Amino acid sequence: MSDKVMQLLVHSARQIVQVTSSGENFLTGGQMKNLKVITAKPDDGLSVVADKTGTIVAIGYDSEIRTKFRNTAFERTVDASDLCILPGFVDAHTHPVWAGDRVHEFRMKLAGATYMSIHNAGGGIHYTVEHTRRASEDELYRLLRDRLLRILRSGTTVVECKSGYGLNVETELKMLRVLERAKRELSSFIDISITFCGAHAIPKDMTEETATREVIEEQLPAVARSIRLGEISVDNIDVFCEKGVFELENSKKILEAGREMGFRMNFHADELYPLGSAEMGASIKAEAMSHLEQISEKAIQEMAKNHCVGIILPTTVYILRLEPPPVRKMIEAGVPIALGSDFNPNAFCLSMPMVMHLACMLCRMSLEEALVASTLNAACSLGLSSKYGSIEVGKKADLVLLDAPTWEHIVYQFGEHDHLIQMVVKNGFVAYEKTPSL
Ligand SMILES: N=CN[C@@H](CCC(=O)O)C(=O)O
Ligand SMILES: [Zn+2]
Repeated sequence: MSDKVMQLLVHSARQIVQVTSSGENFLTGGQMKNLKVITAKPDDGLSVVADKTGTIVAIGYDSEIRTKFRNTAFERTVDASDLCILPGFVDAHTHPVWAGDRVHEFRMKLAGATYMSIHNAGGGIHYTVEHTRRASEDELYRLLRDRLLRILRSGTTVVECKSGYGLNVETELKMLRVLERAKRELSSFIDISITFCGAHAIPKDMTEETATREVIEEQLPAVARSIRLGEISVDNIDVFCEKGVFELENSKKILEAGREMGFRMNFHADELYPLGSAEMGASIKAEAMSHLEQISEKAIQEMAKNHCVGIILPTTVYILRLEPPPVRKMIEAGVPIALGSDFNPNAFCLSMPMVMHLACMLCRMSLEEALVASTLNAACSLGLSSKYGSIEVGKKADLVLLDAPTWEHIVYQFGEHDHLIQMVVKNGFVAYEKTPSL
């Protein structure tokens, strides 16, 4: 007779990469190298137990767990012999709701066009806006669902998702409703942090001033109404703060209007031109900023002081052949660094293992730093690190089971995540299980 029922027992693993075991919400500087990893003994593997709410209640050697839970029944038992267990990855920056690909622009960039020359000629974000405005809500949902399930299969269990291909009330709300539907219908696969990014570009027929007014006076009130009606939920506000797009003063106004509605400020800063976006973001105590290729020394110090998370997007550095952001300097200064895939029609990458590899190669991050940035610190950028981002008692059981001798293989074997990832557990339930291949 068992006196208790638990949801999940995963046993016999080779390694458990906890990331941290002391409850920090984020790691900085030298702490990012001190990854907490438990390794099995020759005759004793490792286990994780989750209760019926999907919360981790025990982590340890199989022998200890067997004794402790001898009178407990498990709804699901997973034999993780020869596997390593990592926390589910957290992708801190994506644009996953859109119709129409931009493969033709990839060709143009290979021939020498720049991101901004395409954007200013009416392509780039504008091209995607045209297609997204025309797409039905169901079509956008179908596209999003497929992308999110592919994101899950590459090990991500929490993802930040932006609107921003509407640039008007109607289509921004359509995108937010599509995201809300995914948040509700796919919650047993992936958690979504929703970002309103109505200020992603200046619509073709507007000036920066009129576009700013439209975001503050029309889009944000419409978002507020829709939230009140229970149709959508929004966690973060974003602006593409860039020379020739929304510049400092208007970005600040939009971010502050979002803050008044209770959103976290999490925006695109200093990507292509050293505008001083990150200094501005630090001055208004933004929670997180992305890109930062052109960040100033002063902003690095200010971000470190505020514990503002710097979200690095190596796929964009790669695809646009940008000078990488000064990540080593930022880590040394104490900025909490996170990683995101930046999945969008310009940077078509859904996989955090690929992102970690690129972060190591292009931004000179270590393996440990890349993993911390893709788990705990990415969760922190979304205000979610008390629940996600590490394997600790009290956190949600979001786990990636890897068929590899050690965890580092998920970064080292570039593009092999489909082969390596055997299972993804979301909130204590098996959300993805690899089927045996030939
Ligand atoms: N830089 C602005 N936004 C996106 C790109 C969006 C797009 O090109 O569609 C980014 O983060 O890279
Ligand atoms: Zn982006």
